[in-house]
Amino acid sequence: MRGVVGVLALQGDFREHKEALRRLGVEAQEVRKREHLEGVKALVVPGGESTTIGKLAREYGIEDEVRRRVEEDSLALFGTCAGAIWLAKEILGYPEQPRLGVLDVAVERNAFGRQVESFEEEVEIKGLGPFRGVFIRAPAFRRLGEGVEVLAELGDLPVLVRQGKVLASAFHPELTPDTRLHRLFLDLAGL
Ligand SMILES: NC(=O)CC[C@H](N)C(=O)O
Repeated sequence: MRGVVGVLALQGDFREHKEALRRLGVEAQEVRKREHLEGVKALVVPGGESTTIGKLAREYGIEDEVRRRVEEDSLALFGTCAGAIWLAKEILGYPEQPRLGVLDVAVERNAFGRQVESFEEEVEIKGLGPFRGVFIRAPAFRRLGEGVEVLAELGDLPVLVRQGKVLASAFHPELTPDTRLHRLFLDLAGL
């Protein structure tokens, strides 16, 4: 499988996602410009800094194109951490932050406290079982729209959600050797 899966490579830990996909036999296309989306059916948006990712995606015309492709149902998305924030309809406290707005949730950035830089906690993923969740200044999903399914929670906060072919996690599966969540995403995308 080559070129069909893309990883948004503007900022953040896109290399780790490429590596996770490689372990599944997928050679992912780095998406740095709008043209790189051609032929891509599934796009992973990495963790990093959501303001930077959002600004660059807007500047390079990627935001519009990804939104259009998701709306015409020809592109599946998987956002992790900052990537998940970029997908959200609403970012609490940051109304001006550039975002895609295709996932009907409000996200809270740094939801586990600014003091908590990072922690690991096992989460139970619906259909997959226990999974090591690596949380780094992680967001949480608040106010979920009707079409949004919760696939994992930490305490009472949703940390993995799905809406159609859009998957979003507050934690970083790409920072573990476990590729099950990437596999689940490819299944969701029909790949
Ligand atoms: N690990 C991450 O991706 C952190 C996300 C970061 N806190 C943000 O709001 O952009």
